[in-house]
Amino acid sequence: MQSILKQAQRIVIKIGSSLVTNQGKGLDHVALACWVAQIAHLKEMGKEVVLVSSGAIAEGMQRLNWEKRPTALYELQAAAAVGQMGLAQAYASSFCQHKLQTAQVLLTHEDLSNRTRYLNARSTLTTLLKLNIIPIINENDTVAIEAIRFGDNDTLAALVTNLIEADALVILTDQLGLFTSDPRKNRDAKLLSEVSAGDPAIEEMAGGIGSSIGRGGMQTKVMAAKRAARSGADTIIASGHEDNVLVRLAEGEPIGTRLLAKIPVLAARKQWLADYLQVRGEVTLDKGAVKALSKHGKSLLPIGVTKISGDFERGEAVACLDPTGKEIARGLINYNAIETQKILRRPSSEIAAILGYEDESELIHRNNLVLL
Ligand SMILES: Nc1ncnc2c1ncn2[C@@H]1O[C@H](COP(=O)(O)OP(=O)(O)O)[C@@H](O)[C@H]1O
Ligand SMILES: N[C@@H](CCC(=O)OP(=O)(O)O)C(=O)O
Repeated sequence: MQSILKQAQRIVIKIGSSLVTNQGKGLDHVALACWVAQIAHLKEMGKEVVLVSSGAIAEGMQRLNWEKRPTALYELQAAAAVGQMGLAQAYASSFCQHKLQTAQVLLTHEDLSNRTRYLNARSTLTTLLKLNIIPIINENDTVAIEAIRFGDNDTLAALVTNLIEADALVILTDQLGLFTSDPRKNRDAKLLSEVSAGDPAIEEMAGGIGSSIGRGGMQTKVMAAKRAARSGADTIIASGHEDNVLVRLAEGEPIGTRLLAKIPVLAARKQWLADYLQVRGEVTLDKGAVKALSKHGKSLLPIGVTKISGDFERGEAVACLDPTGKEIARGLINYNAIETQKILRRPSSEIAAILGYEDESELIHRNNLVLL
């Protein structure tokens, strides 16, 4: 049996609407403080945590004195805009009790499929983690309606897991985990302790694809686990009401359902890079850079690049050629073609002076690079 959270270093935790709200009315501040205390404990254990939390609409409805959840999308969006203030505030003050700082990050699915925004979101989040800050993420409901319509922050949490190459995704909800069928409807439903993420049988148990969805339910959680597995992350679905659930999971206790990925994080990412990315340009490396990449597993720095071709954007894939023109690697480049042309053969310490800003000191980070 695997103790996913004990081994995991970087963790995405998703807290669903079903948990964070006080019977649909505003936020459950007491429950929220419990999860915050547990996350503070995980931080003390040396883990990096990103929190994806729902609850903006529920809090917004309370602030607006709306008794009934509106059906019009624009009203839900307005409620989310009002409530997000309270949600961010509640987390900020609760984490402050543990001397931890928070950051609000609002994302849409499109932000994470657009290459440039993807890299921007990635560097923001990894920088926040380096600064020891807890990012609190929610869907940007003002511009996106997927989460509101489907009640689904699970997908967003999985996309964030892929984005920051987290080792594990924890989805806290109002059930003990994934059951063989919906326990609200079937009293004989059995809790599953360990399954393989992406197993079609579990998609069936969660309601099957195409079933009518008012709320995300388990189906979006199972699909989120499948998506998280693509970047090698294991998923745990567990009850947020379980006493000290996050700390006990991190201590290795088997709680809830484990949905296992088959491949390690880095291997999964490299597979994805090699298989799916269309190459938009080429960078030619000098001998030293070829050696740094292929022998020492280093990142590519601008100083090792002698020429470029193609019109690529930040975040697109480029081929890395050796001095004879043979492709030795490919990866996601941190600067567009015009910028790369300006900084090639130059030390990274000069990037800011040349461009007027510095996105990253590497041209291609080794995690975004696959050797051929
Ligand atoms: N196989 C299943 N196992 C557990 N819960 C299920 C299953 N199929 C459907 N569900 C339903 O999914 C609900 C949790 O989803 P949801 O209400 O969207 O939670 P959240 O707000 O935490 O995302 C449960 O309360 C349960 O009724
Ligand atoms: N983003 C919205 C709704 C998202 C949502 O309900 O998702 P989920 O917690 O997966 O059911 C909010 O904060 O209210």
